[in-house]
Amino acid sequence: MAVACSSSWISIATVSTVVIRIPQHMQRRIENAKELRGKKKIPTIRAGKLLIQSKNTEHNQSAGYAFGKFEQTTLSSKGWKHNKSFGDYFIINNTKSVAPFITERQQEESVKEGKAIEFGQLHINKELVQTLNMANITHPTTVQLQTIPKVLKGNNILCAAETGSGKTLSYLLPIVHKLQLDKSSEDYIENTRTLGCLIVVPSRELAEQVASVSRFLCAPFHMLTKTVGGGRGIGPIKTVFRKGPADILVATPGALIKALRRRYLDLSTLSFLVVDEADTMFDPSFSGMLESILLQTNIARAPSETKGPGSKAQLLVVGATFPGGVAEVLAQVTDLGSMVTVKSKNLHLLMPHVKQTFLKVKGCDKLLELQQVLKELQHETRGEEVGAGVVVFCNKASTVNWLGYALDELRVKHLRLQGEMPSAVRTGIFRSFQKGTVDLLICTDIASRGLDTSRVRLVVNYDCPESHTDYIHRAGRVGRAGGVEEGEVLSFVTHPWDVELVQAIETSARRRSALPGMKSAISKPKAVVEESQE
Ligand SMILES: Nc1ncnc2c1ncn2[C@@H]1O[C@H](COP(=O)(O)OP(=O)(O)OP(=O)(O)O)[C@@H](O)[C@H]1O
Repeated sequence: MAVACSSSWISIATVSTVVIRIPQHMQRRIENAKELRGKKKIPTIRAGKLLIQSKNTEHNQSAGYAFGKFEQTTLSSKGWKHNKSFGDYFIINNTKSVAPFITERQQEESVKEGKAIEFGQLHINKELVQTLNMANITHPTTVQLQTIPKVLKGNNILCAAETGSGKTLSYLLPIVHKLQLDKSSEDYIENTRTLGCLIVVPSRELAEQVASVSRFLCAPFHMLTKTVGGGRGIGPIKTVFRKGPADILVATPGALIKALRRRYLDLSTLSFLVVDEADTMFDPSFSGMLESILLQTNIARAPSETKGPGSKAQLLVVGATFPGGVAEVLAQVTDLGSMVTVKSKNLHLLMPHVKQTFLKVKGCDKLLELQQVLKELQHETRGEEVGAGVVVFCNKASTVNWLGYALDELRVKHLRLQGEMPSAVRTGIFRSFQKGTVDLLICTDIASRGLDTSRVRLVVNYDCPESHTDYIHRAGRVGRAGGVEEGEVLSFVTHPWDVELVQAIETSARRRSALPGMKSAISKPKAVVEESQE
């Protein structure tokens, strides 16, 4: 091989070609390196649908290809810490049209053929089943199939299943069933209502939501559901308890602790204690209060202790993500070995039925992008009565306010929900969004936990979430059981510190593995683990 070199300052007449000779062994090394580089380029495209669709088509990946555990992945978001990457994007396409928590037997064909399991087959009170049917809920989801029989048996339960999979009914149905059984038993003394079930949730909005499901289920049995939430001083809390106990109380931890300190209620009569949205409840901001609530409850150590005179409470811990430390707190109040774990196969995986787009965009362009997306969605859903709901998540209350003012200027109708709002203003906002009075909700993560957003078609992460857990919960506001189909998530990626999270999400999508750092700590105790069958 010869390399010719010329310099302009040498006059043409005097030019003699300079020849550089490369030794043969070096030539061989260059050839080898080229060959190796070619081999490392993994063919990730096959016939069929794309799983990852990237601006740079070289990074596309077919749905039929999955990276191995130790195989190095090529990432579309690899260079996203660099300023040059603005405008870049990649899409994780949905590979399924039906959510994995809708059992095969629940799907249309099975229903038509009469093969689908119905709620009636789970030995639940007939009136309860009829009430559900009135709401067009006829066939249990996977988590309901797994959990209901175990709660009926009297087990303490850790229930870990994806967002929107119907966890609320999976604990409320058997609880209402058992409470109404107690009320109809011979031992029951009329007009002696005692608190039978306490459900602890992290926000007032969620308390209202769970309570409304409970009221709906309890209606045929004349059972009373009450809620108690904080933010409005002790007066409203006192009022809740003044007229005597409810059968089911849904409470936020702060308000509940205040009520317990003033002895407005007694947890010794409880038959059920439910901790919903476990990841937030075991978070340091709530865990102290939760520990105190758990310690004041007589929790059963075996199903036999939940029956007969002097019976103790069944403990149900429910969530879509589980942080570390759950086992340590629970070990103080119950025998972890006696807890049954219902764990969904898809726990901590990205939702395969929801399209998720990541766009690298400058901070100053985010508003324009959002406006564009809203316009497109409005155009697509024109004339449709449902499915135009959009939730936009920001990381801070101040961003929610700023974005709200900007949208006001653009005459875009919306609602705002953030934790720093005075409670009087906050009341009813989420419900009016749920009802469809307004289609756009701008909020912080307080709306990402547990709130049922069945009419939402699009979630926008205006700010990239700060953790994988937040991403899973935010994205989980679409693709819910009984909700709008073809839900989508759009995330704006702006800062270099957002990129690591995006790369982790992209890697787990390409590998089809759980998000890193989210291995559920619930497997630590010697619990009976039963993976749901799908
Ligand atoms: N068997 C069912 N068939 C149809 N729809 C259902 C069924 N079970 C629950 N749903 C509906 O699914 C939606 C989501 O249920 P739910 O809020 O209980 O989910 P979740 O698992 O608690 O979600 P998250 O993790 O976000 O709290 C609700 O609108 C509920 O009415």
